[in-house]
Amino acid sequence: MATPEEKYELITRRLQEVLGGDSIKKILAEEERQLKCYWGTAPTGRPHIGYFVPLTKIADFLRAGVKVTVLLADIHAFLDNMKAPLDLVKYRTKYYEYLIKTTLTSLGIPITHLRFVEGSSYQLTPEYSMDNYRLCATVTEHDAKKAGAEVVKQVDSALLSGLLYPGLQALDEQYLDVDFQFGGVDQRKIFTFAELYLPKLGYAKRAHLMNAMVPGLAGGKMSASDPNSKIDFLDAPEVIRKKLKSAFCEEGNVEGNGVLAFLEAVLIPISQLRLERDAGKTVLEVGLGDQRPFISDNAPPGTIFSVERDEKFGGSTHYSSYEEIKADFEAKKLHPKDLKTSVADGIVRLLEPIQAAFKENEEWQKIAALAYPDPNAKPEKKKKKEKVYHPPPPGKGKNAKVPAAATTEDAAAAASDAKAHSEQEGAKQESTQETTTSS
Ligand SMILES: N[C@@H](Cc1ccc(O)cc1)C(=O)O
Repeated sequence: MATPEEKYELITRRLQEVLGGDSIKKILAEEERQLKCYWGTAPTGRPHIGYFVPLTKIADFLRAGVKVTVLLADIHAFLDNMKAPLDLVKYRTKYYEYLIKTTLTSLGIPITHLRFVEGSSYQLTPEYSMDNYRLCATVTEHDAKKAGAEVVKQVDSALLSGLLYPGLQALDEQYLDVDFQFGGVDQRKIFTFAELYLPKLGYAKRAHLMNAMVPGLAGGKMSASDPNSKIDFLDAPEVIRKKLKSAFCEEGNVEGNGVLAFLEAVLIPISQLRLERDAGKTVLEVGLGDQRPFISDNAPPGTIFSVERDEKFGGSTHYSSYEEIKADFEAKKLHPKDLKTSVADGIVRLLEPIQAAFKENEEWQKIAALAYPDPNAKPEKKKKKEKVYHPPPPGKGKNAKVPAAATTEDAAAAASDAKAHSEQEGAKQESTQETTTSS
């Protein structure tokens, strides 16, 4: 059995930041009860392989005996500028659930030890709603805006829903009954917001654990708008290899190198989890699969990553730490092409069991099609809009040829009709302008 110190080390290793670590240490030391945490994800776009980072951390938590809840934050996905429209959100939630469960299983992490909760299952209760209103009467607009700045999509005419988002995330800590919340360091402002405001409602302040963000393959942030910078869980092997080929990875340059960053953040930790399992160093019996995807069969013990290379190019190199790989790359002993090939191989092998599960699961495939309808699919043909003809103003169009209006009253009526019409048009134009600038 691991000591409280060992458990704390396992829980916090490889994280970028920990807030409130002492409260975690205290619970571990007292050993009166199990630690409880949650990780939330809003089912918006299709998840990319950066998700391996939180998922491998979840493995650490479970191994340290922490009770883990995964929150599928469906209402948040809608609140964030309707990234998931209401008619799609239930499918996306299901898609995320399939994907997360399959990925964890493929890593050998038993999902029986995890609790999955959908946000809407408790966020619509009277108690939660009332707490939301209490929070709204406590939080300033300024603080709500600031808290969401790195998570909620920032637009010109910001919607009220985006201001509610951080408050609801804070309340989730109370309603999911946890000791700490885990998330990317992009959640930091929401986390500190929760630390400030939960006590004002009479609830406990929670600890917060944050992992670093994985940069995209193009260097910089993994961007949703640049499909080449990130790899989808269901990308075919040839697509993965192509994306890696075009990744930014300059010989000898370890700065802004998305390939090295991915290796460090994902492949190495997964390899390490497997090695630890093999060495019997687990608290919880994590039954990782038997394959060792990034290590050659003939590699010496202790190898964490193999770069396979033809004998004529110097043969394979077997590394026992990320630092060695980085040093070799910097010293130009490891060529970008070899690094890219071995990382691509690693990703392909990592995704193999997940893609196989998708191919076997018709229900999941149906959900995927409903959750992410093809944006290029031709919309059903719309009926032609009937044209509405308005009478031209007096003196214009064919009226011009008609001599003076029969009566002055007629003329006045026609004139005021025309005015009303042109005012309406003006108003319409203004409102379209408004929607274009805000979107
Ligand atoms: N804010 C998280 C999602 C989330 C939503 C609600 C929570 O309680 C926790 C996390 C994200 O950016 O994906």
